[in-house]
Amino acid sequence: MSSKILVVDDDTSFCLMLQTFLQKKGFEVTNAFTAKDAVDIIKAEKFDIVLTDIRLPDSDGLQVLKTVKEISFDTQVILMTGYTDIKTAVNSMKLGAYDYVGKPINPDEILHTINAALKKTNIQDTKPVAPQKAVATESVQFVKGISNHSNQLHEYISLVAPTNMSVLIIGDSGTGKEYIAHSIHMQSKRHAKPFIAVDCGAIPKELASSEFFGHLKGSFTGAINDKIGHFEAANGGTIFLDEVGNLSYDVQVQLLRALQERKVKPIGSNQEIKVDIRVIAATNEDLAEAVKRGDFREDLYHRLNEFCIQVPKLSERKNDLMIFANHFLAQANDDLEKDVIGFSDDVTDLFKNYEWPGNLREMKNIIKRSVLLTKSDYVTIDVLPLEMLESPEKQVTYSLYSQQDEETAIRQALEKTNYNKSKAAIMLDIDRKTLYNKLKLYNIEL
Ligand SMILES: Nc1ncnc2c1ncn2[C@@H]1O[C@H](COP(=O)(O)OP(=O)(O)OP(=O)(O)O)[C@@H](O)[C@H]1O
Repeated sequence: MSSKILVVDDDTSFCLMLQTFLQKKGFEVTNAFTAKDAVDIIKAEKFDIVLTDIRLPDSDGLQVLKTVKEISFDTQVILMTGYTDIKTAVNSMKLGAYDYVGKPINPDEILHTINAALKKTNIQDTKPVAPQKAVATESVQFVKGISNHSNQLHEYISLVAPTNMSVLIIGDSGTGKEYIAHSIHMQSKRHAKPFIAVDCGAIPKELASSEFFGHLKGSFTGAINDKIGHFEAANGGTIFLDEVGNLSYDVQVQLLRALQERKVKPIGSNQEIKVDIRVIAATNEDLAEAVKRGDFREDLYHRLNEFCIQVPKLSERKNDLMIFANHFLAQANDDLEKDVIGFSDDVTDLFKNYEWPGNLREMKNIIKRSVLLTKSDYVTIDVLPLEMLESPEKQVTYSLYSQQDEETAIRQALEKTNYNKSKAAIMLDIDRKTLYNKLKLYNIEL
């Protein structure tokens, strides 16, 4: 049976183009042009994938995402976004989005993302319902880095890993918190047992007990099979609670009880199951502040925070930056069966000055997209998203107002952008017309 995809975008011709392309690839595709239409369709029919624009005329893609996750938890949602919305896209991952892809959409890239999302859906469909995301440990390649931040990070990981202490990992989205949690698990005595990652932000409140503790068939409407909860699935191993700050107060109470008593009771069962698990939690918000506000239980906070690891932003790991970039390049080459050798000098410069709001995840996505678009041996600046040139630091470096020698600044910007005037104008923080006038003024011929 072909997989079902709902495409939500107010650009009707784009929707039709994508529909035709995906139908040719064997998918069953439905289009919706507003958030309201999308929600009506989702309520009436189950889809494997929902592909939605972030900006919609009557609402936004995040609203569509929330509705999908409430109605059909295992439907995977992919957001389509311009790079100006990259922060929203990054946040969407916390709400349970599978991934986001940058606009303009590249057909091969979207197809690749859809197929990867479908694999995840298929894994979750296995009966009896298995908890999501039991990571295939052998396939994970952990890059360590060489910066001072990395050295300290890895010292902490190797010190805490062999213990049974609970660890709280704090860091911005995409900084590698789950990777760190996994690395702790792999360096512990529990490494041969399961590592179960639970995205607490993506679990609807009503389903949380069943997700964590499991249920028996028939114990509530919709419980069509026995379900093993995450705690039972992680028995003997490690449970990773991602975005733990998003748990509702009621679920926090249940979780604390399970952690203290080391027993869980599936919904509809009279029998308690003993569990032996280590907990690693992650958050990108200030949990101590949430405790002060009364949004997060203090007793649970202390139970989770026996040891705390702060993960730096990618922009603070300058010495690691190109190590990660080369790692993601090798991964993209493997995935896309390409042989791109490296990055041109101006791309390397740009990477070092860019802010990376989505951290490692953003870097991985941008490099993969660039590898796909690259026709030569090296990734050059013209295959990067234009908006990367707009990063504030870049503007400081190249802005004409901060340069003594305006003519040199213009020449450098032109050189760095391969004489692309639009990109050079963005780099210089002036409009194209002003750039043309200045080219005339300084007699710069292209
Ligand atoms: N040390 C590392 N080595 C190689 N790849 C890494 C490393 N850390 C992170 N990554 C890559 O970066 C991506 C983001 O990492 P991860 O999912 O662990 O971040 P996160 O902080 O848990 O994100 P979120 O807060 O959104 O859940 C991963 O897909 C992984 O491929």
